[in-house]
Amino acid sequence: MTVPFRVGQGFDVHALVEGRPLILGGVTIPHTHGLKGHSDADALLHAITDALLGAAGLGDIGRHFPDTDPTYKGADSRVLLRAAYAKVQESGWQAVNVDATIHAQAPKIMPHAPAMVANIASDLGLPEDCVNVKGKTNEHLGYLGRKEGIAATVVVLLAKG
Ligand SMILES: Nc1ccn([C@@H]2O[C@H](COP(=O)(O)O)[C@@H](O)[C@H]2O)c(=O)n1
Ligand SMILES: C[C@@]1(CO)OP(=O)(O)OP(=O)(O)OC[C@H]1O
Repeated sequence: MTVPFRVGQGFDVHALVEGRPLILGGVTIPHTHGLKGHSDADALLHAITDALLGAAGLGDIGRHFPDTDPTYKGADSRVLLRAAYAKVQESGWQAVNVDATIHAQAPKIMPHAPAMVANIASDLGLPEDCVNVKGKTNEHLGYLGRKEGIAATVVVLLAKG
């Protein structure tokens, strides 16, 4: 049976360190710490990329953009997102909507959410009302609550064609 819809979920987390910019959803957010990674460490865009690839049955971000490949050192995760989505589209799927949560004890996410939504909608060719970004603290619990990192969780829906 051919089903015309697919759901995908994504998760990513990166450590917060001094001396790095904090980039989420392609937006540079003023903060004391930034995210550590091989690329620009944009946990939100990585989780979206994984959700899209997962829904299409195309594996994960590390399979397509290995963190052992110097090509991706310092990479702009918007470039990776667009490249991954091109592969998803080539396999016959289109994104319908994206819903994301950034898990960050600090800083406040919501003031920056509209700019993130604009970037993601542009990269996926979606209307902005089909992309949603939310912020949550971790109520001071665990590694996220201690501000040791920032995580993102995402669900996407794909439609055939
Ligand atoms: N990093 C964050 C965390 C939260 N928000 C906003 O605050 C609301 C309440 O968060 P709780 O974790 O206390 O439930 C949340 O709904 C967001 O609107 C934020 O902007 N940035
Ligand atoms: C994006 C890639 C590639 O530069 O590296 P990181 O920035 O470390 O991010 P991660 O979410 O750990 O995994 C995907 C990697 O392959």
